Amino acid sequence: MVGTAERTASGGSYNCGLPAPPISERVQIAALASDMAGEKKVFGFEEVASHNVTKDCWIIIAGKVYDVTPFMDEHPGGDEVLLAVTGKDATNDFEDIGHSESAREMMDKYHIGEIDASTIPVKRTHVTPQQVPGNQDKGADALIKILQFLVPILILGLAFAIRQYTKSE
Ligand code: HEM
Repeated sequence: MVGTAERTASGGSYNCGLPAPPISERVQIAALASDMAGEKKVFGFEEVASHNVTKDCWIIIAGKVYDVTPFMDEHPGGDEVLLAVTGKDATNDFEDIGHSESAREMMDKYHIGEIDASTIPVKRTHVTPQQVPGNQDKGADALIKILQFLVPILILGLAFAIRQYTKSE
């Protein structure tokens, strides 16, 4: 799905008789047009996440949706990193790099809308499975305690027996 302005631009129906501009320019025109109209689209997370290939790549940074497709080849950090952050909130990844001011200014070109925050899946936190107190564990514990007590006694007994045996000889 694309924004209204983008739909018009990417539809190929340029009725002025001129050939359509390259896709990167079309995205910029679309972004500009929707900016001017003051209407940025609100996208659902699933929709944004579905644009996850080199030729169609959308990312989410700080609640905003960026179509970085025309930027894939130009990104100094490479296209793999951009692809790797599709389908998630890339804010931390973006900030961790420490992008420059000029990088941040560049972002406006690719801004196509906002993300509907309520559609972002909640982060799953790892919950350590509760240990169910089972009889098996209790039994193992008891056996270890018994062995801890018995083994030294057995060793002592054995030593004593050997001593008695060698003495009597
Ligand atoms: C629209 C979004 C983005 C734009 C416009 C952008 C732009 C840039 C620019 C201009 C640079 C050169 C260094 C600088 O000026 O800071 C850069 C480097 C880099 N970017 Fe991005 N970037 C974007 C998103 C991301 C994301 C989401 C990641 C994910 C981790 C990322 C990872 C990197 C990496 C690894 C470098 C190389 C840093 C280095 O070699 O020092 N970028 N980016």
